Amino acid sequence: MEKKEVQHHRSQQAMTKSLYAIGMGLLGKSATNMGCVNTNLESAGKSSSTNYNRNRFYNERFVPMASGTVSPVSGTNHHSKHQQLLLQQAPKCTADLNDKLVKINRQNANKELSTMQAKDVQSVDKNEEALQELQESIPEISKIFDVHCRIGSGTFSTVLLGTLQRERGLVETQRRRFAIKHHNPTNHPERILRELECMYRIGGVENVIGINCCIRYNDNVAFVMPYMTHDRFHDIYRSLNFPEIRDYLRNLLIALRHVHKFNVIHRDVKPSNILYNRRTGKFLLCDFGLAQRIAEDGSVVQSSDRSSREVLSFLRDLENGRGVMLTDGNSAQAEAEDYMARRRMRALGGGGSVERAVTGPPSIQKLREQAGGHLTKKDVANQRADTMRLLNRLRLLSPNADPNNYVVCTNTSMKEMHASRAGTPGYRPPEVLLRYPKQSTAVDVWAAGVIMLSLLSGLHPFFKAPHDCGALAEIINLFGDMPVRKTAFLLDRLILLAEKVNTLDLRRVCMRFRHADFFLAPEIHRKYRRPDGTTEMCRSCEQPTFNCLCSNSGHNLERYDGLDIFPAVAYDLLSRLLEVNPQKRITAEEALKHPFFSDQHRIATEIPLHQQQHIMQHQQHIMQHQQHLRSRETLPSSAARTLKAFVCYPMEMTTTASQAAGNI
Ligand SMILES: Nc1ncnc2c1ncn2[C@@H]1O[C@H](COP(=O)(O)OP(=O)(O)OP(=O)(O)O)[C@@H](O)[C@H]1O
Repeated sequence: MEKKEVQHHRSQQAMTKSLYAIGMGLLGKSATNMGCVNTNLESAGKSSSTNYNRNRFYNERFVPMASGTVSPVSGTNHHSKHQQLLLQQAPKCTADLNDKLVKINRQNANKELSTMQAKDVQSVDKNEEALQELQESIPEISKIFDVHCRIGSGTFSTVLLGTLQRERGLVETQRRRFAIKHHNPTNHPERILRELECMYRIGGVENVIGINCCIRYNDNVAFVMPYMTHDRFHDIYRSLNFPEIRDYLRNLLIALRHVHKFNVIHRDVKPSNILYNRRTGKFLLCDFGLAQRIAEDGSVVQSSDRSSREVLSFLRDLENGRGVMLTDGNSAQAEAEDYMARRRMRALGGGGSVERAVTGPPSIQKLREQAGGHLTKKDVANQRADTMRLLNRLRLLSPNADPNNYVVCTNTSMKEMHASRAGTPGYRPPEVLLRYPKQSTAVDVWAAGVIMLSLLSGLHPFFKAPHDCGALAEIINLFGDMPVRKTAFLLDRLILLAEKVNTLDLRRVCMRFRHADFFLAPEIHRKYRRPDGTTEMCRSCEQPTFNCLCSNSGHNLERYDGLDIFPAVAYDLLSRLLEVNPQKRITAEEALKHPFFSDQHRIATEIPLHQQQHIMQHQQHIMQHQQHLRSRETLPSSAARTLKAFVCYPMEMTTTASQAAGNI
């Protein structure tokens, strides 16, 4: 597209957005304006507006709760009918009211329009700024590449899209595209070297991003990598279907298995460092800025520890590799061909899936019908309160906790607790939060578990504490205090905890968030209501007892059979990835052998999950029995004392066991 055309297109888009905003403004704000006429109208208008805003908030924030119940549109229709009724009741003030409405709506729409325009200008500015900065700091770049726009930016860099000037003659879709990562000049050179080394030595295969070339000019460095069109996790995580989630996790574990073979911890595994294209199914793990190499004794190899000879040899390797550089890069055409090849493979019965999330099997539809029905204002308020209670329970941090002093070292011979904390809040594992210095590749496996938790629960980010003490509290609130205390003990740590916290059942927690509309359906709540109108609550998880989320709950539970789209093995893998004890946590290689990734099992949505779990336990029992016949890596005795060992399932056994258990 010509530059003028692009601008035209952009301004058209802005216009459309603005018009949409005006429309929304007219719908959304009118209720508020009704309020200034008289007291009667005021209270009616207010309650109507509160109701509308509540529904809107409710629908936006907790989509699953509202699906099939109150739609924003129906809320608005109801609302405008209500307005009309009020207008008929007060004919005298109608003219005044209309004038006022029009005026205030115009003001509101103008405000929204100018905010949007300001945002648009801001993003154009940022784009221009990034392009200019790259060209000024590394002039070489503009001799080799046409740099088009900024595609992302993080704390340490700005990433821009570039195409080779020598390919200008090609059709636009055939030109190879590159992501140019311009490091902030304030980045420590060691960090840049470490990232470069990881990408160069490890990357380019097994779902790990590779590097085409590195350009340095004074204190500015840019990496050139193949560009990959990808989807924002935030936009897709709730709508990925089961095969897509399985593919996503399999790809992530393949990447981690590969990285870990080099004794390297990535340390920053999180959705924004994963490039995933839902259409083509392509997957790349990127951003090795925090990666660490682990020595034989488990200590971290600092770049400065390495002899200059080693660094020199790496740089020489890099120099020798020059000839093979710049051969990669995806063109739009290559991506389209990939997509077509994948479609063909699917048509022949192989490969993953790109279909959008299905509404669910008939059993779910039936449950949905049962759960549906009209929600009163009180129902909505109750549902919100229920969800807020659960979120508060998961995020609770005792007011007495001291964020700077919540863990102590029990080994008096060690004076200080020097442990790496590198990583992103919400993805740090217990051993990091417990300041354990000998960290391993298990750090990345935990982060993969947190991603799986978001995918299964439909809640992202799942953990969001602002500091490490809060993050450990969130882990305790989900997994209970005992597993964390035990792990702390094994790692020579003591955590200062005043209260006992029950372990929650991962499957029910995930289902509670993903299928909130069922768990909160008024019909179900009415079914369990006591004669005095109250509902019995579980003291531990603070949910109604029929929705209790505690593991080994003794309450009479509503089972929601046939509702879950994930098989029991999914939660088994989840619990192994999120094993609190790092020495007992599954490795990426072991995880890839887990039955979750075997195509032998079916999603048995028609079969009650407690039965699926029962069958799985039966399968595990048979496999554990067989386990004696096989040798496997022994866990440190301290870990083995408290936790069960993970069993790798051979394929043929899974089939035999499932046949024995009724072919699930
Ligand atoms: N090869 C690529 N193809 C397409 N987009 C990319 C590529 N590499 C990076 N990006 C985009 O740029 C963003 C920032 O990249 P990256 O995570 O490497 O930078 P960072 O400064 O280390 O970020 P952070 O501070 O979040 O860790 C990514 O989230 C992604 O959206």
